[in-house]
Amino acid sequence: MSSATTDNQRPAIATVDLSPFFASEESATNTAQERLAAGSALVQACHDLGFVIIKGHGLSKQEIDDAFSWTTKLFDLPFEEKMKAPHPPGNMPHRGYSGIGKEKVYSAADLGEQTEDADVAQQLRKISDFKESYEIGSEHDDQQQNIWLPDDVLPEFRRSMTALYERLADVAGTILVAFGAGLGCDEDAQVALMQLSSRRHSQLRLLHYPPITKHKLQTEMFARLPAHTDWGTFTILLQNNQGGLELRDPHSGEFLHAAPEEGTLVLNIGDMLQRFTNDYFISALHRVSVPDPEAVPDGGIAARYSIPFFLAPAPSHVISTLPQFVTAEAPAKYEPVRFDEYGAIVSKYQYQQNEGEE
Ligand SMILES: O=C(O)CCC(=O)C(=O)O
Ligand SMILES: [Fe+2]
Repeated sequence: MSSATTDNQRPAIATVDLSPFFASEESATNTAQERLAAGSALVQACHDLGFVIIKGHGLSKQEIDDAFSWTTKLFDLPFEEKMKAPHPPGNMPHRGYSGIGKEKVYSAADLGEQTEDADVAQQLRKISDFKESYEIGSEHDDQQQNIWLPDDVLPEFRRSMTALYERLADVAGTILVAFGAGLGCDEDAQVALMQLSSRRHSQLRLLHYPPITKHKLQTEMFARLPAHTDWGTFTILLQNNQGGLELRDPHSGEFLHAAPEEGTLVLNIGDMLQRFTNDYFISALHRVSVPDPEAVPDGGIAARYSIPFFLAPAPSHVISTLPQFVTAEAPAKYEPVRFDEYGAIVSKYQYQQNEGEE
């Protein structure tokens, strides 16, 4: 498994402290200068790698602990209970519970005698993700309705997750303000930037990657989450102390480990912000890897829990590149695109891939 390195002057993932944007009014000792410095560091990190570790994001330890405690309680439920809020077939609405890749875990023997790399790669693509997830949107979303468990299955879950959605939407909104400061947006650019965020159309996901024994790792094929980009504006993610999240350094092509750091968020740029900035920001390819079995302790690998929040524009919003990023040296790379049309193409492709696995 690759890990973050600082060799060859390539930075490991930068940590940026955004507290100048989150400090409460009364205690605000921060100056415009401090905001500018923090916003600029954020912008630089998203230019370098498209990934950044955020501290000073305003979420308390208690809030983060509570979010994971609900996530654990949810996935600890028996499968039949979780299936009382099933994700419907297809990708709309993208809400509710999806089980572990229908246990479509392929054993090494399934790969047969094939030795050609291409054949093996083809087979590996058939390995489904060993994870379960629960998708949540805004209660005010006019296009997709939430799918909740009956309240007696997990009392207070709905209320807590609705509050978490709203809280993370606040945090993401403030981070967008920090981007505006760092990019030096004029009034028009600021308006366009803020339109990349729709409080009603973003998405919260709870994720559980179950533990895997060393023996299973040695004898079967597992994937946790294959490499992909996120297609919204940006994603902020909480992760427990079990690593595995990796992003591809676009300069070296190597995957770097986004090692968990208590109390921090991981932020990654999505395709919309990449288009908005004409590739000045990178929508980095990322994945959750399974380590080499031989490097795993006898106890196997522990469960990973993560909580991404995908900030997104309204479905009908048309995303155009900001003029300040189009120059003679950097001609426009992207046509304006409607967010729901873009999403339909990307998610259809993902869905077909899944169907192909059946
Ligand atoms: O579990 C993780 O850390 C990654 C999740 C992710 O990339 C996604 O859900 O898009
Ligand atoms: Fe992702």
